[in-house]
Amino acid sequence: MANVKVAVRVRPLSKRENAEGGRIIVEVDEKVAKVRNIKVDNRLEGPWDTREKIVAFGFDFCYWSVDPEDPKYASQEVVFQDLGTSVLSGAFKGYNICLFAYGQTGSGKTYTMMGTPASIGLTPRICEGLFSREDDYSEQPASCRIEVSFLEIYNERVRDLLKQSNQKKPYTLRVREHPEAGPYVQGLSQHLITDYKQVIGLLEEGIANRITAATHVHDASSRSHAIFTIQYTQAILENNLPSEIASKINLVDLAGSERADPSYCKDRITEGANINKSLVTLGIVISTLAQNSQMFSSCQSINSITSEGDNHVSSHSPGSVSGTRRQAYIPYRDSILTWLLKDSLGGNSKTIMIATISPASSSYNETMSTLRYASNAKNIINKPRVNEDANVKLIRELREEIDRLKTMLMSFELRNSSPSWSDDRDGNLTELVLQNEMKIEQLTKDWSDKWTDRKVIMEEYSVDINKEKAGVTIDSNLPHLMAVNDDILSTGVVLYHLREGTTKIGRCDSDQEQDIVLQGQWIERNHCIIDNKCGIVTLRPVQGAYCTVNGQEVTGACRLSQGGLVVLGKAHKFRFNHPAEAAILRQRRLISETSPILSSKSLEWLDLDGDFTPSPPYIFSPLEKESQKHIGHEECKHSAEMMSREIDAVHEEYKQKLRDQEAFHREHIQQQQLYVEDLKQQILAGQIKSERELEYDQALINQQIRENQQWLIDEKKRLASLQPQQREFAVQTESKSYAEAEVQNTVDLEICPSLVEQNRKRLVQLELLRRYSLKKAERNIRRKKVKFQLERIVKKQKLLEAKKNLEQLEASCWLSEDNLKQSQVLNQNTTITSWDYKLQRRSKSLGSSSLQHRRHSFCNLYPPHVPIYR
Ligand SMILES: Nc1ncnc2c1ncn2[C@@H]1O[C@H](COP(=O)(O)OP(=O)(O)OP(=O)(O)O)[C@@H](O)[C@H]1O
Repeated sequence: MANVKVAVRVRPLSKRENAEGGRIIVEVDEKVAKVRNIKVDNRLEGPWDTREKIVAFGFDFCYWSVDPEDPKYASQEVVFQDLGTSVLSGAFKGYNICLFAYGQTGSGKTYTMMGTPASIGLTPRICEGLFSREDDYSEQPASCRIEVSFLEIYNERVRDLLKQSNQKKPYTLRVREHPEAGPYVQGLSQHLITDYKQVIGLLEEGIANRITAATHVHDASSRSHAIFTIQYTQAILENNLPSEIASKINLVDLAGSERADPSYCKDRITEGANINKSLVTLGIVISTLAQNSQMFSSCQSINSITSEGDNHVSSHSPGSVSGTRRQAYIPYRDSILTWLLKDSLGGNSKTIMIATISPASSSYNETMSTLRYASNAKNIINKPRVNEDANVKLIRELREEIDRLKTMLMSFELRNSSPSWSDDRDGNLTELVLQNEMKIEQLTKDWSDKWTDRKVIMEEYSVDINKEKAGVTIDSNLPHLMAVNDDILSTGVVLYHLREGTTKIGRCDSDQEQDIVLQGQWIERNHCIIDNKCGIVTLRPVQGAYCTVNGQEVTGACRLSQGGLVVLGKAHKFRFNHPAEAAILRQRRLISETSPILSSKSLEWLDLDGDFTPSPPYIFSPLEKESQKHIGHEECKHSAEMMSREIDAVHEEYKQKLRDQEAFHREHIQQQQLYVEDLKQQILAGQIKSERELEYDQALINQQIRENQQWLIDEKKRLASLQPQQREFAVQTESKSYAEAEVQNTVDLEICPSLVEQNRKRLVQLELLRRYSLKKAERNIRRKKVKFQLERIVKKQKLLEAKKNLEQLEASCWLSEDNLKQSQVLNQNTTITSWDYKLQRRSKSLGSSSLQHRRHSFCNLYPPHVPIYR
């Protein structure tokens, strides 16, 4: 519960007031504003006049801004330090805040709320505080988003001060009521701002659009109520859960409350009546709210007194007492102003009112009326609450409930003597605690999953929340469609990634699964297909489906280029973004300083089954078309010539690049040809050398074989001649043996046959040795043959590769020449990527490896750090 904070500010005497004598009747003493009662003051004092000479009003703040020399003087900074900082701290905590200035015409409302360039008022200072938040106001830094809107209510009609219609008659907006979010203005423009300068720009624009008129007190009196609304959303971590808190700050500069003067024209009378109507309604709302608040607080105090005396009464709710005196109806909807400020007045907002008054005696009546109004407002009690995320709030409430139940459990254990009753209760409570804990666990899991999913998406899309500037940058490396929504109430940003391959678009009741589901007028079940092949994106409408690209209806395959406006069906608008293409175009713009539109806004028509056909003449984007309407025929002609010259320049640059590329290729081909020749010579020489070596080895082996054979024959002959001699020797020794000793005989008999044996053995051994060396020699020859064959294979492979390279080089060189010729024919809309596509198609006949090579060599045209999409 919080009372509406009320401040009073007294402005300096105006020139007119000074001229009239400049009698000051207001005094400020700390938190009290005193007004001298001129009606009593002017008469002689007497016992019959009971009226107070001085009427005093107490407020939360009283500012004396009459004389800058006065030590009590309250400057704009002083007012901001009291009121502005409390608006900021409330917003940072997640409260809705409403600060409104109320007072007579020319009393200083606009000065206090907006200020002058030399003396900045509350609104710009509050905005500056939001941006330069050095976390004086909270312990935790947070990422935030700031959106503003600015409206005026004039003659009970709402106008957007930041979106003016071109028609003479200003259009008005409707006020509607959302069941949860409360009243809102349908179609009011919301502006995302990232720095203080932008706010100042918007404030200046809005103030300039405000309706003012000269009144008898003020030359530039604001005739309308102006509401500047700031939607401040913070992303925070609460209980380790990522969460958002949003607060709405309404800064209201009300119109001056002046009587409808019959001397004014009819319009002014109606205007005055309407201003009065809303201010009267505001007065009624404020006093009814004050009454209700007082009634509520008195009920509470009665309840607290009775509950002290009797415990049973404490069960009665305040409603039971107030049931006898029902809360008064609050006529919020009697005026647009009170309807829109419903939440700020007596709702869940923290409300601050600044009543501005003149110190002059001439404004006595208005000053008294303003101070009474302000006094009334002081009694309003609001119930401000933090606008926290619904899930986080639920988790917090459940945790509180668990704590409460656990305390109850403990107290039951301590208090109850009856075990059965206690067990029952304990059981129920334990179950409740368990249920709640499970709920928390589930909610935390759901919530965390949601955030994990978001994180995954954010990582994929490289979403970055810039903490310093409160801006959100969504960046994606893949080609994508970005939905462009006309509905002002639609706040989300939708990106559809176009991945490598096919993306199907159509209705949800289609027989095939759609990658992008669209509903609405003229959307077919199967509407269109978007192909992304190596970064080349083409849109193919299904027969009969309505698709346009950059305003032209598409019936066949159409290549999409960076920045193209794609409309599917009647109302689904998308902007096509190709980050890689955009990077190339940015680089080209940097290098050649040519207009990006030359290549970024073109339509490229492709006959996918046949040959590439050049693009139709340059197609203006809607923006350019619009600008063309406004410039004369001559200027149009001039700009067309300029454009044509720029196109020629781009072409010349492109042709030069192709020529350079061609020269490079030619040189490469020559080198490759020399290499092929060299390889061929090497292979031939190697072949001859190997054949000679083989022949020589073969001859050597044959010689060895022959020698071996000869040796064997000789050995056999020698052995044969040895056999008769051996037999003769054996007979002679046999006759001697009878005569000699037996022992001696046996020894000789052992020696004589062993000699023959030895010879035989030696012969066999030698033969084996010879055979072994022969086999070894044969093996050597075989090994050499294999080695030679392998070498020949390797060299042939090299030769083949070299020949292939040569072919590729020749083919790409042929393409370059071809491109050069084509580029001379094509005068418009030639983008590098279209050549790339052609290159890819032509290369199909040469196989994938050659394609890669040519893509690579072609990509050399791009600056080295530009990403190449494949
Ligand atoms: N505190 C102040 N210090 C100096 N000059 C002030 C102060 N308050 C108001 N003024 C001057 O008084 C004049 C009227 O002020 P302002 O336009 O703010 O009145 P207003 O209440 O917004 O009037 P209206 O309701 O008619 O728009 C301006 O010239 C303004 O500069």
